Amino acid sequence: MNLVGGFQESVYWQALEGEPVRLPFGAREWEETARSVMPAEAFGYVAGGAGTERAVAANRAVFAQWSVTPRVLRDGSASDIGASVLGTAMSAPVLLAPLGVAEIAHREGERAVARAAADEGVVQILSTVSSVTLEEVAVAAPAGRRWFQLYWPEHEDLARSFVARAEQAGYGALVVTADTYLLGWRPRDLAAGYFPFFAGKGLANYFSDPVFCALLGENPHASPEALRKAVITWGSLFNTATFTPGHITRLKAWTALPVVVKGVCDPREASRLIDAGADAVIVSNHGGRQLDNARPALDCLPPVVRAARGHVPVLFDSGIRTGSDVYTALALGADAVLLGRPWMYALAVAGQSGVRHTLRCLKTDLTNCLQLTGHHTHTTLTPDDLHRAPTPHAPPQNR
Ligand SMILES: Cc1cc2nc3c(=O)[nH]c(=O)nc-3n(C[C@H](O)[C@H](O)[C@H](O)COP(=O)(O)O)c2cc1C
Ligand SMILES: O=C(O)C(=O)c1ccccc1
Repeated sequence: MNLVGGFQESVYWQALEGEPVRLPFGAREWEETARSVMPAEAFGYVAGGAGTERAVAANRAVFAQWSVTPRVLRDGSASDIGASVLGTAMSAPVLLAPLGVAEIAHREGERAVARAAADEGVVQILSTVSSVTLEEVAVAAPAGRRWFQLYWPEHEDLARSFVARAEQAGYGALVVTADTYLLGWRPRDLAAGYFPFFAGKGLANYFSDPVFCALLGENPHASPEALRKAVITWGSLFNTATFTPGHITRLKAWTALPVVVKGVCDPREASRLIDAGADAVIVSNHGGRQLDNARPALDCLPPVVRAARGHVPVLFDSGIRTGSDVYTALALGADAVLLGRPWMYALAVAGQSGVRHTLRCLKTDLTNCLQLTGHHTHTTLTPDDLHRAPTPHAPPQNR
């Protein structure tokens, strides 16, 4: 076995050849660099969370409660972290989480993310509130694989239009985000008076939609007053007031795509959604952005995995920063994880190449964690690979 291989090796050789990689290698450094290049209010929007931001911190701190035993006996097999979820092949059990309004980080927005994801064989989950239309994203990286995240509008024809457009543009699954039916109390954004959607950002999928435009009666870009009206209309129908397992049954009747529900933390709700036809659930507390003092998402994972009883895949996000975080979530029963804020920071700092670099780092880090604990693939991980420390080892850290 090579001491170092592939991407990791190339980093050292490039430095020796006088062309060192001048990008961060850890999540904390990315975050600090992003803070220095982004407008303060935009950085605050990405980094911030609900209320005291205890849930944001707790999502990270909980990972430090788990540890692994190094192992040394080995048979020299190569490692393989390739995965397939709901019929979508991916180079690693890692997807890019839907984060809206990427133009606040980079001019190219979700297009740059799409190209980086395609380069790395990683699935991009595109937000409903993307800065670039779902069709433009598909055109930007035709070979890429992507899923569409749906904020279910309080307007049936608009919901159906989004679903039809995503199908038409080749998206491979629908991810219904259930936890953002009202906006969390976010003191940073409130203090800055910052909500990019009111400025018309992140609304490309609405402003390009025939059903939405018919509701407006005038082009939202015609005048500042027209934009204001369009934004108010958007706010009034952004998300359905009721959400029941019946919604999932109905959505399944509209589409042949797999339906995933994102933002599930309660195992009983997971069971009901699965019984109604959900093809997968994503355990997530929205990165601590919705409910202050929310239970750390990782602690919600094992109960939801038990509720799913192996019938459907369980995915996880909220706090994933390193290969060992991915390892921990997979060992606790997740089939794959979503990378959230880190890709937005990488996009802000270095565009497409930043996102690609971040993905390469995460994949290599995960592979090394597996190898150093005697695994050649993530599929053999179980809770027995982990130990829970009686008290947290360390204060919350990003790496
Ligand atoms: C700036 C930002 C925008 C987000 N926008 C969306 C969105 O449009 N749709 C969605 O389902 N989740 C959205 N999320 C939540 C993420 O998909 C994910 O659940 C969260 O970022 C995970 O936490 P982490 O970033 O701390 O790992 C957003 C998160 C952030 C930070
Ligand atoms: O900021 C968010 O976390 C988010 O998902 C969102 C999306 C649309 C409107 C408001 C918040």
